Amino acid sequence: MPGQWETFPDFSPRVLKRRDMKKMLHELEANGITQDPELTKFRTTAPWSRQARTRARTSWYSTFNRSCSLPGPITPKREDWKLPSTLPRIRPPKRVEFGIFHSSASSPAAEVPVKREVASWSDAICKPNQEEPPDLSEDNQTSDVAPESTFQPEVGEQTRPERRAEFAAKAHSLKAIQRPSILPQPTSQEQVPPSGCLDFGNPSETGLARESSDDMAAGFQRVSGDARRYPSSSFTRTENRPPMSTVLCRNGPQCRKFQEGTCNYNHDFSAITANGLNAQKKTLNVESPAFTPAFTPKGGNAQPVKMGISPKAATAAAFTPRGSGSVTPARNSHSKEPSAEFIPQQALQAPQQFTEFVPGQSFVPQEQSGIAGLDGTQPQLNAYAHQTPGVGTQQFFQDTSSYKHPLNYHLYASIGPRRENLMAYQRSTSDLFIPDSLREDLQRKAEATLQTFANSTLPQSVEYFHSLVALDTSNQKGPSTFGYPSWVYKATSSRDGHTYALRRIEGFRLTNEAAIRTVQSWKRISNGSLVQVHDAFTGRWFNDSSLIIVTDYHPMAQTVAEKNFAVARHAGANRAGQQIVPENDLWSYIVQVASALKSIHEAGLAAQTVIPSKVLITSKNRLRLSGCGVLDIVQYEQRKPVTELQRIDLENLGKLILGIAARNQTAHHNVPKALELVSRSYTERLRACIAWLVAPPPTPPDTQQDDVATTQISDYNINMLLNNIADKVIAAFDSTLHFEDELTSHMMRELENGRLVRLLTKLNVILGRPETSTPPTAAAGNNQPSSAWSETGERYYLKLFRDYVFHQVDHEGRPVLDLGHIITCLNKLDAGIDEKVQLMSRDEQNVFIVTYREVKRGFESAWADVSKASQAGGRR
Ligand SMILES: Nc1ncnc2c1ncn2[C@@H]1O[C@H](COP(=O)(O)OP(=O)(O)OP(=O)(O)O)[C@@H](O)[C@H]1O
Repeated sequence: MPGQWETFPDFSPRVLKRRDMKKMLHELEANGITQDPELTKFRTTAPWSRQARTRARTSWYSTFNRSCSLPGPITPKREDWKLPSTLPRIRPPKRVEFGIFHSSASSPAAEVPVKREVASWSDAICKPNQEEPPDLSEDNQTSDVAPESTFQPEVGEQTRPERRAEFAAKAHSLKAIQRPSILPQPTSQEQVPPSGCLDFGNPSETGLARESSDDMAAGFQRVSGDARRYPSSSFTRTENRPPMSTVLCRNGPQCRKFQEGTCNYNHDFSAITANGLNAQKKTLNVESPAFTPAFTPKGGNAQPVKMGISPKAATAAAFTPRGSGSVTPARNSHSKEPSAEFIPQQALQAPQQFTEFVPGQSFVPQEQSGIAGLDGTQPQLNAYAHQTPGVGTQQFFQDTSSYKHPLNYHLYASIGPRRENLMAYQRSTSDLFIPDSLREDLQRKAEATLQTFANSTLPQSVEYFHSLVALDTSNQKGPSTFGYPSWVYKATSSRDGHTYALRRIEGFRLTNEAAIRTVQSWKRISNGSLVQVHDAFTGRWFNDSSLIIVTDYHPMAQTVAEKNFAVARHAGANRAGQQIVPENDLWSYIVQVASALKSIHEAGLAAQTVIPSKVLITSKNRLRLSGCGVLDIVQYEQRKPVTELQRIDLENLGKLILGIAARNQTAHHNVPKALELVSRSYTERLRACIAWLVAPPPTPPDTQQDDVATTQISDYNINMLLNNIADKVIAAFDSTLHFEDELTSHMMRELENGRLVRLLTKLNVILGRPETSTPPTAAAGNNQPSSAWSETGERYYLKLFRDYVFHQVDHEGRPVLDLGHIITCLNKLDAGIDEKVQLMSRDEQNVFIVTYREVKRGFESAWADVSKASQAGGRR
């Protein structure tokens, strides 16, 4: 008797916990076994992620409970020791026994705690002093029990202790079958644990890794890395596999090993059809070399020593070919694992497949062609696009056959900013759409953009513009800002169809070609607070010599003069009827104009038009500088130094704000008085800022310049202004962000309107439609609804669904007009969810309980009939 195995009483898998393992390790160390590298690795590494451990435990426990009829469920605990994740769900659990091996040698040092695996997928058995426990050795030679794959316990047949005993007995026998048939026997060169040390058989740390790497080098027939995903019984199937040279390499054309000349798999990808369909991609290829060892064999003579399944590898992510751009084929759609990012382009789903929505799960198709996308040539469908290329018969409906729109979530999700919570009765229909004010504003702008006058006396076309509409409110113009009468027209470009604003400088004669070329610098400036300049040319379309500057058109724009000083202008009285502009708005004006000036000044130009009649207000508190570049052309010969013009820009900004704050366009004529007025209504900060702007340091003649004057002059620039009002700039930026959020939120409300319109159209096409399969005859009556819609027809419930959505009545029979109900129902129908809905006939005699999914299916089949009939009509 070479030795004796004494099992620790309570080390069943149920109580196999981390602390027990620690206890074991402690005892090992107490026996002086501390230097073993495998043991150290075992102790220090965590081969699985926590998530993988949890998953393995959950799966394992459920199997164990089922198989062994344990009283009550076992809840996996956090501190539970890692259990093999590779256990098949339908197989009995493996048992790992811990005990003490009493060696035949009389030395007490030979009595060491060890692990013994029973019915194990690993051959890793303690080998104290290179000896096997006697029971296994005996089995190894004598047993002829059926292979492990046939070992399937009948669930619930026996009680737990009986089952355990049976497992243990069969497992002992199994050991004998597995080891000699699969595992290469250790050779003399084999790296075996040093004498007296223990091998706990962590396959990832011991056998498999070495075995895999060695196999790859030697072309040895082996169990590939993927085999770790399967029970050990899969090992016995190796002989049934096709030769490696016929198996398409999963690494694809970019296979690194193929490039190195070490990959034995087939790399002839030309066999793959154009659409990527290939029989081999349908199922997970067990034989594929998804596993790459973490280290290379140390020596050429290294031999595989152990066979096992790496827990690390078992939980490894599925293979994704590099550079292919294809996503990992989805596992079970019901798994709750957090997924990779959402990739809308990949959101293909098989027709008629509705999967449960799992938050956080990506909309990855159930079956994807893993190989088709290898070369990146397969066109990817955008599931969110309204039009699917090649759907000839469904001009305005989404294609229902090629893919499903991933609607398994609630649309119209509110993404804020939110209004304060309102009760249902406080809400109105308009809450479901963008605010009326915004809608009306946009509609007015659209209307203004498209407006034309039939009997216009304006030229039919100006260069490449047509449909001119005058924007000036007065037809009396004298020489003003530009020294010439100027007019503004809206016009449509025949080049791109967009609408532009043309500023005409009447009677201007171009004497120097260089003057008009200055517009090129303006074309390059792009700033949100500037009316973009596009072009400039001269011509005689208006029967005079005119300069035309082409700029962006901003419908419904008003100048600051029109908005803030209009009453004073018309009434001829200062400040009459003017409202105080809030200080925040004034700071916002300063920041916006300063932003435009910064871009202009940095481009080495000067605006020269920071005056009330050239500052446009294009929407609420949104300012833009217009008229820029005109003076650069018109006054090209008499232009001043640009630094001086830039200083004037700043001064003009001060005058503009002073005028608005003091509600008087000419307030700058008496600055002290105007500032005093300002200080009454606004903060000292604003007053000081305006005062700084309207009082530029004087520029003394060159000969008299001293250091102080030079510093003062250099400090009076746009950067200094922006530095001093940095906090206001931030505030303006923040309010812009809020505004953007609000607009996005409004946009969300309108997002799916198009989809609902299509759905409604579809319903109306289908519901109550006369028979489509047979051509109408006079005898049959052309417009009789098909019998399918009658009370006994198979589509009757669809009609009732229409009633449920649109014809709701209250208990007194009054119509219920609940738009929220309608939209919710339509969305659920579109998504085809499993929620049940009770449909009642109008006479209240019949009740149907159907799911939205069934209703959707019914509608789709009805639509398919109509669609088919329309195609047949087209062919006739
Ligand atoms: N780019 C533009 N987009 C839309 N409307 C504009 C644009 N530029 C000017 N306008 C509008 O054209 C009208 C005339 O503009 P203009 O600059 O000629 O003002 P004005 O008060 O007539 O000045 P001036 O007395 O110097 O000619 C204004 O109502 C203005 O709102």
